[in-house]
Formats: sequence, structure tokens, C-alpha cells
Amino acid sequence: MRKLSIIGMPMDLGQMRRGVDMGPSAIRYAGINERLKPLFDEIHDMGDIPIGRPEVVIDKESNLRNLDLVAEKSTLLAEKVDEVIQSGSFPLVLGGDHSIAIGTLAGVSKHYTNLGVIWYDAHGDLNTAETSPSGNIHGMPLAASLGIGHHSLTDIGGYSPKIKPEHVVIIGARALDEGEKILIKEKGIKVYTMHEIDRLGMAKVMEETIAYLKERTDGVHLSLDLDGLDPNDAPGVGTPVMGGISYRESHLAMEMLEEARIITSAEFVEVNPILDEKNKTARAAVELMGSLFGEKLL
Ligand SMILES: NC(=[NH2+])NCCC[C@H](N)C(=O)O
Ligand SMILES: [Mn+2]
Ligand SMILES: [Mn+2]
Repeated sequence: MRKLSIIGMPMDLGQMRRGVDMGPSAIRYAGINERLKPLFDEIHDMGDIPIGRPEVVIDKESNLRNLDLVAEKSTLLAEKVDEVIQSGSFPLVLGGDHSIAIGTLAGVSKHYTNLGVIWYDAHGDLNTAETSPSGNIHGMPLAASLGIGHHSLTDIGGYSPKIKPEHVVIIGARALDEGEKILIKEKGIKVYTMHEIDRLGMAKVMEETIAYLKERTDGVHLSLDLDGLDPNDAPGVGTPVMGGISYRESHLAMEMLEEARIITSAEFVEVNPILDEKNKTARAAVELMGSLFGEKLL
């Protein structure tokens, strides 16, 4: 039996542009339930993790924005994701800014020996307090999940690291900070930048990604930041970068993941309806979910 559990994580504490906390509502409004219903035997919308309206606080010692709050809320999400997997359901998390991946991965990773991660993003999200140009935690979740960074972020769920660098594939990168570039080289993280996507084509990129992860992992989490897409196709994001992955290429990527049957959990993040055009970005997210979960035209 194929079961899906939708978890909303309306957290915008990992960055400064308000509105991304409305991401889960925008995605629900775009018709996620109706769209995915034919693809599963059961869908449970678990509602949202309670975030409230906390005030922004800069952690004095680390210079990180909302460190304690992000850590506290991430723990709640990790527990919910863990519970969903235990119940035999596929966890689909709706963000929220990308800092929510810290909690998602804390809940997912304990169920696998070698969890793989596809990080579909314009950014590397590999910063730490030391390398971050912004102090925004949404630029740090991949580093934190690798066990790099402030202990409040790396130790969510009581264990670290959640993933190994050789089990990560970044797709769509086109804006990397200096510290991130160093980390990618140092750790040997596999990255398909826009250059490789242009050069090889998305089909080849996904073939290679799938073969690479199949060989070394026993589950794969898809962390899809909508800013991985081109801002023309997904304008409703807080940190848009020109020259991104097209809507069509993204559908192909999702379809190939579905065919390969490797994805065991997923999250769609950074949908900000305040910055969006008529909910276009949330609608794109729902359409991509359709492809990821096996929607066929014929
Ligand atoms: N999840 C994201 N949209 N991250 C954007 C991060 C931007 C920049 N690298 C920073 O650390 O602030
Ligand atoms: Mn991101
Ligand atoms: Mn991004």
C-alpha cells in the first residue's frame, strides 16, 4: 500500500524575507491533495508544525539569526518525520525556508544506514557561521546535516552527522560562496552546476545521479529548493538567481527519479507567495510533485 503524509513546516526564521512561512498554505491552495490523490492509496495531511510568531533574535555568541528557535522547531519537525516513516508512510515536507531541511534530515536519516541526498538548488547551502555572508541559517542546512557548523544545528535528534559527503549530489548550483567552494572540494561532494546541465543535458545528469546514488545508498531524500528553477518559472523565492533549471528540465528530472524508484522522502522549500506571481511557484511545486510521484499523461 502506498501512503503519503504531508507535513507543513511554515518556518521563515532561517532568512530575512517574510512570507515563506506561507509556503505550505500556498502549496495546499495550489491543489496538492487533489493532484496527488490518484497516485496514492492514502494521503494524510498532518497539518503544520506549530511555529507561532516568534521575534527575530541574533545569537550573540555565534552571530546566527534565530539559532535557538530554528533548533527548537527543527526538533519538532524531526519527530514528526520520524513518526511518519515509522507508520510506513512517505514523508513529504512543505517549507518554509531551506533551514527546515535540518529537521527533515534529522527525522529521516536514522532510518537508513547510508542515506543519499539530492540537493536541487541554485545554492550549496554549505555555509557555517564562519563562512556565511548573511548569518541566515537557510544557507547552512546541507553543512549542518554533514555535521559541519554550530552544534545546536548539527546535533538535532541527538546524533551527527546525518549524511556523508559522498552520498550527496547537488543539482543546479550557480551561486556558491567562497567557503562553500572550499568545502565542496575538500569533501569531494558531487555537484552538477548549470554548466554541466547545459553541457550534458538534464537526462544525462539524472542518469549519472541515479547510478551514483543507487550504488552507494539505501534511501534517497530529495530536498528541492524552488530557487533551483529559473526565476522565470519560479519567481516566488527569496533568493532568486538567473539562469536556472527550466520547468521542463525539472519535470524530466522528477520523472526520471520516479522511474528509478529511488526517492524515499522529499521536501519542497522556499516557496514565498508574497514574492510570487499568482501562486505560480506553488503551482510549479505541485506539478513537479505530480511527476515525482508517477503522474502520466497517457
Ligand atoms: N536556501 C537558500 N535559498 N539559501 C540561499 C543562501 C544564500 C547565501 N549563500 C547565504 O548563505 O546566505
Ligand atoms: Mn536552498
Ligand atoms: Mn537556494
